[in-house]
Amino acid sequence: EALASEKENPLTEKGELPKDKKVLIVYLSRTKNTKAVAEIIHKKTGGDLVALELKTPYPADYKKTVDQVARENETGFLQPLKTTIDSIEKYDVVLIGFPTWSMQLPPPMKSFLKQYDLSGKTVVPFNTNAGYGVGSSFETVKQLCPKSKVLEGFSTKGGIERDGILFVMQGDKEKQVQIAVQNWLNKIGFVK
Ligand SMILES: Cc1cc2nc3c(=O)[nH]c(=O)nc-3n(C[C@H](O)[C@H](O)[C@H](O)COP(=O)(O)O)c2cc1C
Repeated sequence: EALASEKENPLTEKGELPKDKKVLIVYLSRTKNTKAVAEIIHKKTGGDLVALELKTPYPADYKKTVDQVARENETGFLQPLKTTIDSIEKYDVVLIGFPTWSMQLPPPMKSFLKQYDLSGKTVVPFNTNAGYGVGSSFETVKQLCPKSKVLEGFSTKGGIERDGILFVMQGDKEKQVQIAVQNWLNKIGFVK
């Protein structure tokens, strides 16, 4: 079975990420859980690591942020990004990390995927959430990257800001996520 999936995935032809593949990791993170997962992934894949930021950041207040996100989801309005990626063409693999927001892909990541053309590239989503899962976010990534090869994503429980639980990626949880990330990367072909 491992062999069958290796054949389907061009990245695994040699059982490792070919050295000439250029990797970009773009992540959105408010309370740094997704950032911590991005850093764990980055240690294993290398490449460029970029935080996705808006020109006008969301409010510090959680409730105000939830309300703003709800409005943006309703209207489809996408805030302009502060982050710019220098020549996206040069990357073969783009990993995109984000929290679940209102059971959806957060508007800034929708903005990123609409702004940058990832056609022909391998796209790999990863996520943290408060325990309710990825919602529609991975599906939306596929919809917004119709000409990309979207690989199986990774998701783990992060904080619960609503209940005042912010950063959790430390101690045993951090170790557990390091192992889970390694297993997932092996499964999708990023073996080093
Ligand atoms: C505006 C907003 C909406 C959220 N909506 C959800 C949700 O629908 N489901 C869920 O499981 N977690 C939800 N969360 C919790 C985050 O997904 C979770 O805390 C995540 O780990 C935060 O990642 P970060 O530390 O990288 O910002 C929401 C958080 C925010 C700020």
